[in-house]
Amino acid sequence: MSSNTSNTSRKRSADEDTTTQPTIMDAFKKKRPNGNTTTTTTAKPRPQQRSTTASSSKPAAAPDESSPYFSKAETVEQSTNPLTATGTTSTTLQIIESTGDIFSAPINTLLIHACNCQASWAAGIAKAFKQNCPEAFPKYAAYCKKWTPDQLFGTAFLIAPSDDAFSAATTKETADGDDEGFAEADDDDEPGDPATHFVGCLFTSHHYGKRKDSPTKILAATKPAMEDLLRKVQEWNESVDEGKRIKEVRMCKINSGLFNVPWEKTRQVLEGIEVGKSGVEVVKVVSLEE
Ligand SMILES: Nc1ncnc2c1ncn2[C@@H]1O[C@H](COP(=O)(O)OP(=O)(O)OC[C@H]2O[C@H](OP(=O)(O)O)[C@H](O)[C@@H]2O)[C@@H](O)[C@H]1O
Repeated sequence: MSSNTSNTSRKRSADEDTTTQPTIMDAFKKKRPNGNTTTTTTAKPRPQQRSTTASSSKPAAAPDESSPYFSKAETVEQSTNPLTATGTTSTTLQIIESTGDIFSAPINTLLIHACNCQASWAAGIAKAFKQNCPEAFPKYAAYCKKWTPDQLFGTAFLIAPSDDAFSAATTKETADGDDEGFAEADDDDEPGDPATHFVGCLFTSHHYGKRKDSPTKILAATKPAMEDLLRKVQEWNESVDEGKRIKEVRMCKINSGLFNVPWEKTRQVLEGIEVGKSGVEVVKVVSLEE
């Protein structure tokens, strides 16, 4: 039986929680969308800290031994989980490269790309995200407008599929005769409807085009932005039922196109990121055939 048919746990959408309106107190706390404080001054109120970030008062959850999303390097079974597919004991992110269409991913896959902080997806793969994940762009644009570029820079935004997309996917799985339902989506590699993909926006440059940040600044923002996204993935997966969890993570060769940063430099940064409690050990980097 599909586990999402009896969803009684707290429901929320990733973008909903992360776009909480700032309060007057936040202006004093100078919070950023990643929950950290900043020393820069701005007239715009700072974002509210999320209650479930690692830096919150909530005690850090111990790894759930029964969950396939947390590291259990000693077990063999986890090698079937795309989040932990290599079965090694590395505590930092593993990058696995392949060629293909990033949007041709199974349902419940998180697709990551690098973004400017100006609410623009006008070119490069961002334009393809706008076309393939039409529900995501307005959420990204609205989110950008709530914060200043300085606040967004070095943070991430996680956009979840709509409840309608989840429902439609569940219905389709059932109609296709998949008794395991949506929750077992990670067991096959069938492409899911792009509406069922999560979108991860890494704010690695303030601007685009000629005003884009230098490679040094973009690389400096990439690590905290990815760490912020991993925290948000963890929070999401801990707060929803099995059927809505992120089960695989894919990205393009972020920063390497219009942002003009050599891919190997970005890859090096990503490979230095601690997996932590996010459960995400493997990121599949999918690029178009040469
Ligand atoms: N359709 C497609 N399918 C698959 N892979 C595709 C693709 N199109 C390009 N790639 C590859 O994807 C990687 C990243 O290359 P990109 O140039 O996209 O991104 P970037 O991270 O360097 O820079 C971000 C800024 O580009 C955007 O456009 P705007 O300024 O907003 O208009 C953002 O919003 C930012 O500002 C490179 O390997 C490209 O070969």
